[in-house]
Amino acid sequence: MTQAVNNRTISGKDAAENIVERVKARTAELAGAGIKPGLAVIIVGSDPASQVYVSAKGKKAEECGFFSFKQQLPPEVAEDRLLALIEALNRDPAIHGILVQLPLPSHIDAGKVVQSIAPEKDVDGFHFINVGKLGTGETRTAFVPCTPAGSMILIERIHGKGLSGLSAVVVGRSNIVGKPMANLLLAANATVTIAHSRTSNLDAVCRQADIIVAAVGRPRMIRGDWIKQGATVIDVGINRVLLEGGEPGKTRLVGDLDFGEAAARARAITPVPGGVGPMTIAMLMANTLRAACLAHDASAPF
Ligand SMILES: NC(=O)C1=CN([C@@H]2O[C@H](COP(=O)(O)OP(=O)(O)OC[C@H]3O[C@@H](n4cnc5c(N)ncnc54)[C@H](OP(=O)(O)O)[C@@H]3O)[C@@H](O)[C@H]2O)C=CC1
Ligand SMILES: Nc1nc(=O)c2c([nH]1)NC[C@@H]1CN(c3ccc(C(=O)N[C@@H](CCC(=O)O)C(=O)O)cc3)C=[N+]21
Repeated sequence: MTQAVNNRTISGKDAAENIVERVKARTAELAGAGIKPGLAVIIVGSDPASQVYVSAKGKKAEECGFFSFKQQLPPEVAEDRLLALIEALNRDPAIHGILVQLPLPSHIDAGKVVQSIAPEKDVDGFHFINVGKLGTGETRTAFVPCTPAGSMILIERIHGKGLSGLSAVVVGRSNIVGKPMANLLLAANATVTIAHSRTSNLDAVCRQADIIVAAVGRPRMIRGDWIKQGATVIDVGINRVLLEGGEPGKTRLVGDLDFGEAAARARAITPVPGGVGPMTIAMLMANTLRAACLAHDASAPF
């Protein structure tokens, strides 16, 4: 990797470890008061990527000292069965955070499932109540979706708190990344543009950004020369591509940018893997800890 890449890479791994250490420390203190945060993760079907993420979440929860509950359901599970399981978890005092891994099979109404999670246990931050709180700046009690929350921490590592006078472009407008990301950037006083598949002259839009968050899911979609010299780049994209010149069929993960091209112009950039991904897991731990603290009227470090 070129020198520029080495000293401008924003390590999500390091930042995530820092968050997890603080979660562990607070969890240990809570244990003294007989409080044990509980995280329930439900996965339907056996999508390989989802399996990777769900096992990473369960392992990290145990590492933090949480009660970690995982429910693997068959792909043909009835929607009512899933809703009944969530209802039981909503009522279970040992569970403080509930996450239903997306995507869900098409016979299940994902919106209905996500909205059936009690807002105070919605550690994904997808419930209308939490989306509304984030949208209206009520961030004290809102659960913020993990990927945008983690991306914001990486941005703060470069720019500190407060982005007044900076222009930010979020490419992608999903409910789990793009839109909440834009809300967080706005709350930090950046001037925010949300780009998507209908945006004209996307390259020109990107070139005016001091901060770019790419959340599209298309490998190397954002070219290096779209990056303003000295911009901060957060690459949320996760794309599995064939390894060039590798063994046939061998794949690797890349983001939405060509890392080398972008890193040559960026002031700082997150790698894929090792950037936003670990932060997503760490912020899920932080949200679960906060849910447990809120449930027991205890102070939370985040
Ligand atoms: N690292 C992590 O922790 C996480 C990573 N991800 C990754 O982030 C990526 C985005 O996922 P997600 O947020 O669910 O997004 P979605 O797949 O739901 O949506 C993709 C977004 O990109 C936009 N888009 C598609 N093509 C273009 C284009 N040519 N130009 C501009 N915008 C375009 C779409 O626009 P439109 O709205 O008009 O269709 C849409 O808003 C994926 O690779 C996903 O794997 C997701 C979650 C967590
Ligand atoms: N209800 C719900 N909440 C989510 O937060 C959610 C979801 N569903 N569905 C899928 C996306 C995707 N997502 C990731 C989590 C961790 C990594 C991660 O740890 N990535 C590692 C690499 C992991 C690997 O080796 O594949 C990295 O980027 O370094 C990536 C992506 C959470 N998501």
